[in-house]
Amino acid sequence: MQVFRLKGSFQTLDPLLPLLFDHGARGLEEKEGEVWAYFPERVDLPLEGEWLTLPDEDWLSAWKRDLKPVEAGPFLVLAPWHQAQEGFIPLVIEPGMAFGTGHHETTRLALRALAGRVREGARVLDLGTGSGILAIAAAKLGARAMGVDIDPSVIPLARENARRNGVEVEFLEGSLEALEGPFDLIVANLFAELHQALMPAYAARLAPGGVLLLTGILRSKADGVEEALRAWGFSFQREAEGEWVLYAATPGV
Ligand SMILES: C[S@@+](CC[C@H](N)C(=O)[O-])C[C@H]1O[C@@H](n2cnc3c(N)ncnc32)[C@H](O)[C@@H]1O
Repeated sequence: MQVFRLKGSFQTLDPLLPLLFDHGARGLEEKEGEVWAYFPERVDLPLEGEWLTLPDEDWLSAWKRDLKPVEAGPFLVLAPWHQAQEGFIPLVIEPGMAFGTGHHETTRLALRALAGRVREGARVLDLGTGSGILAIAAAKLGARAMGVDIDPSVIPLARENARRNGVEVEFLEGSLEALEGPFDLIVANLFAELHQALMPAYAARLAPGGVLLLTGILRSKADGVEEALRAWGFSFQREAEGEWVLYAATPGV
């Protein structure tokens, strides 16, 4: 098995990840400051990184063995081969295919923020759904959930994850501008500059008294997001884990 190592994280390398799959990557893994892309053989890649050869037989079993369930509020994120645990709401997500396995701070921040804010029957939009994890979590809390992603390759993966979890979620390719709303809750794990640009579209698609959960925001970029939230008349609370921030905002001061 060949591994292509890139400096960065799923978040910082997000726009490049589809390119790795286009060149034949079979799976991705985030390590300390690096992303490892697994390939059956070396290929020419138009990216900065280095190749590593792993012994063939057990990289997959070692990876599976080392991958632990992840706790986030009332949820436990499990790979399909993990056992559910009493006292948690299970979220079964196939790891390594799309962003959203619970191993990133921003996904955990968003899962914790959803708990207690999703009302039965609420209309919830997960913008930038990736694996579908946040929309699936909202559906498990009783919402009518929709997941949207600009990357068409994640939509079948998200649908398969919803099926695994026994919930109905509508997954669509696209972005916020194409949607009408109103939504009782919008959760978006994207990045600071995009949240700033989308702020008018968020405000226009949120139902009165609705909730906006924004993450994917580095602490160093938080000021710009706060400024945009204030400019659009939101009041907000901030949660943080490590270098990452989430805003829970509601319209009106
Ligand atoms: C950081 S991942 C979040 C995945 C998952 N929601 C989670 O919280 O773990 C961001 C996702 O947003 C998608 N994305 C990026 N820009 C977008 C946009 N303008 N509209 C919709 N989706 C977008 C990417 O394709 C990617 O799947």
